[in-house]
Amino acid sequence: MQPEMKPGASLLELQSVSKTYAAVPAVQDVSLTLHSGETLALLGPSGCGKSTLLRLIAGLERPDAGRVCMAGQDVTLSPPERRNLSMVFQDYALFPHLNMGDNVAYGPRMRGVNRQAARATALKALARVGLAGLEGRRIHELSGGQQQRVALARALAPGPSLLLLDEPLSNLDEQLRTSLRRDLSRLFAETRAGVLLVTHDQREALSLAGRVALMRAGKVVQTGETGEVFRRPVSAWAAAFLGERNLFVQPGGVLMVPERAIVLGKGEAWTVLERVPSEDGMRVRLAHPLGPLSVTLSPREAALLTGPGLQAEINMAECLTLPDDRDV
Ligand SMILES: Nc1ncnc2c1ncn2[C@@H]1O[C@H](COP(=O)(O)OP(=O)(O)OP(=O)(O)O)[C@@H](O)[C@H]1O
Repeated sequence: MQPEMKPGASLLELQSVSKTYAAVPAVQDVSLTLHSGETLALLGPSGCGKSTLLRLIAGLERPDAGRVCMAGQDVTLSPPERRNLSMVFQDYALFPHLNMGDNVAYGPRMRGVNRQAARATALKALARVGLAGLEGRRIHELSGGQQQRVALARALAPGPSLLLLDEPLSNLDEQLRTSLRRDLSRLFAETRAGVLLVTHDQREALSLAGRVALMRAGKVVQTGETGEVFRRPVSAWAAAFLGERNLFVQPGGVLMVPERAIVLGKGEAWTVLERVPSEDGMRVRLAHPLGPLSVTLSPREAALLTGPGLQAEINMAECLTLPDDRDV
């Protein structure tokens, strides 16, 4: 029996959840909500508690304190199979002795669906991830990217209301990651399930998630709409983690100068200290009075950089002053 959805209830609600291993407080007082059809990225550095939080939601671990609710029902003590969710593990955790089709049919079979219907469901799920016609393949005959897709198809096949993904693209090379990111984005848009995605990769969060929860040392330090979190980090630590390069310590806090605040071709010319080619053009560092100022140039802007200096002006209205919490 799956829990009935209470009208107006969130798909998932964490209420002050904590989990400590020996002396390590892996998750501390975390509260979060997720709605159907929404994708939330749990973003944070290695060891901050992302996987532990996912395992608490999946029911693979029990919290020391707090509650996990799904569809308005308390599932804190319910086993994983009572939670109507699917999880894709970092290493995919496919069954090596089963072929692709049987891997994907496994979930529906466990739910009591007959063999024929489970097979039909599996074929449909494999088609959704672009693997139609390959169901007879053995797991060891698949590439990393194909294994990732099978794991995804297996998670989708039972039609879960919640999909949990732990670093889904981390074992793949850069090129494959980019193309799979696109596929995931399409799949997430198609599904009515809520998606919770664990990642330490800012680009993954930006391209896949509508909302982000930023974690640090077991705690959620910021949640919000993805663009908003990246535009307005709550602190210098958050800004640095989200990729901001221009953070200058000043008497009242840390001044964040985002790329959008740097106007090229206006004001004084600052000496170029360093030029580093990057995937999106070139990154230069300027000898600015605030400190070394990092600026990303498009290929065209980079081509115009012929002299020893670059004219740049900072639009202070686009800058933020943030509390410095980087050493706490
Ligand atoms: N079973 C366990 N026993 C003891 N300590 C654990 C256990 N699982 C996790 N931890 C510790 O809890 C903290 C959080 O770990 P967790 O794996 O949740 O972090 P993470 O953010 O997912 O990291 P990563 O991105 O590296 O996977 C770490 O300090 C880790 O060493």
